[in-house]
Amino acid sequence: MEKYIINGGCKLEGEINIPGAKNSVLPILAASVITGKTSTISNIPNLKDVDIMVKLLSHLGAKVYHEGNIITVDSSEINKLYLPEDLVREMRSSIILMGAMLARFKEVRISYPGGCEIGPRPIDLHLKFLRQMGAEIEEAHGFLDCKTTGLKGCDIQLDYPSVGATENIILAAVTADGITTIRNAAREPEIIDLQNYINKAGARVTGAGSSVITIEGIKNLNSCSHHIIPDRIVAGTYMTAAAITKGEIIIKNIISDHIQSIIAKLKEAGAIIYYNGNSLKVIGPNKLNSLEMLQTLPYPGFPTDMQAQMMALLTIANGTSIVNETIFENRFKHAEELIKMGAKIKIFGNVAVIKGVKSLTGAKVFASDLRGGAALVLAGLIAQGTTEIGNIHHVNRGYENMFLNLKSLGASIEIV
Ligand SMILES: CC(=O)N[C@H]1[C@@H](OP(=O)(O)OP(=O)(O)OC[C@H]2O[C@@H](n3ccc(=O)[nH]c3=O)[C@H](O)[C@@H]2O)O[C@H](CO)[C@@H](O)[C@@H]1O
Ligand SMILES: C=C(OP(=O)(O)O)C(=O)O
Repeated sequence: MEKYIINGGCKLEGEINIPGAKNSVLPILAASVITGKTSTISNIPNLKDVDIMVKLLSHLGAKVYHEGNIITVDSSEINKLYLPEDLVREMRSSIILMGAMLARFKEVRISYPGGCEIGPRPIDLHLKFLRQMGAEIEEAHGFLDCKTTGLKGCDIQLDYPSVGATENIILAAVTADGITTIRNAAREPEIIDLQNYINKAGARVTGAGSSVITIEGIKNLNSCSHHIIPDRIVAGTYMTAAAITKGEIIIKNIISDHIQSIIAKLKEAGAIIYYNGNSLKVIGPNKLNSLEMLQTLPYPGFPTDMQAQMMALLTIANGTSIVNETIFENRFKHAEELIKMGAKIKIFGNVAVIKGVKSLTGAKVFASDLRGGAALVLAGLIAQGTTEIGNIHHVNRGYENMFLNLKSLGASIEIV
């Protein structure tokens, strides 16, 4: 297992280019199954999760060509209707293949998806609403056997604006008979990207980005090309790296609208941020301010996927901060590791109280999930002495070339 060894104390300075969004590319690759034609997807990030999705599509019989940051999927000859459990359990996004396969083949056998350990991640909403559309889903021995005689468009009132459930319902509805309306839909930018891709292939989806999405079912889709949006969480992580290290980083290829909640909280913490078109500059202050309240919420609220990184920053802020994680039940595992580095954090259920300290000290710590791992890297960058971060494979799920990027920005970091 790879580890990062970081010697803290370097200001990060330089430029960084933000790659395509993990949470866009994965559902879009899953959606390529529906078309039965060729999809050319560009701005693909180099990530372990993308490799897993490519393996899943190839297993189904799709022809997948991956060269640099372009993937071409020809889904015309898919000839399998089940997905291997070992791959499905590697990541959460595999579940989006359920809606896509039902839309194209009316049948699929899939296991429960895996993903980061950030609390229970049920799929009850996915199943409830696919059933409402006419899917018969039998759950036995960890597998979901899904079949339909034909999905039907219907009115769906989502109990919670789940990102994955919204994506699965959109995809199932693309070829369903009639019109599907999703109310209380997730409004994340990645949902808009999915709508844009599938509409390029000929689907009729409107409303993504708002809480009401309408899908008019159609019979045939076409070949198309699509460019993935930039990863707002990767952008936010490097912005936090500038702020925490008193550095100065220019972050290129962003969509500033997508990161307004992150910009607002970093500014409140004292960072100076200038933005211009699709790039921005973040300058870290000499002393960070604490935050009275950082609450994670569905988009456009503050993203749960940035909570751990912000917690790392707040460990050295001036005063006491409160973080309220409202999306996932157990997304504070990084706090235990930050405490080993000298952070003063108390956890009360889904609330963390962080008393800023003068400095952190290097220690041997372990990443237990993707963003928690990124938070430990940020903490290592400012800690006195050496920090050894184990289980770094979690970080590689969502950050392309993090090691090389940090090195190019001046961090003292090695992989062993
Ligand atoms: C690949 C991808 O896009 N992952 C993102 C997606 O995950 P994901 O799509 O899994 O997140 P959801 O929005 O579905 O989950 C949000 C909350 O709803 C709950 N829930 C969800 C579905 C369901 O059927 N039942 C249920 O109870 C979850 O347990 C969680 O507490 O959105 C999350 C919330 O922004 C992000 O942290 C993830 O990075
Ligand atoms: C939780 C995350 O991803 P996933 O849903 O793919 O596990 C994340 O990106 O922080």
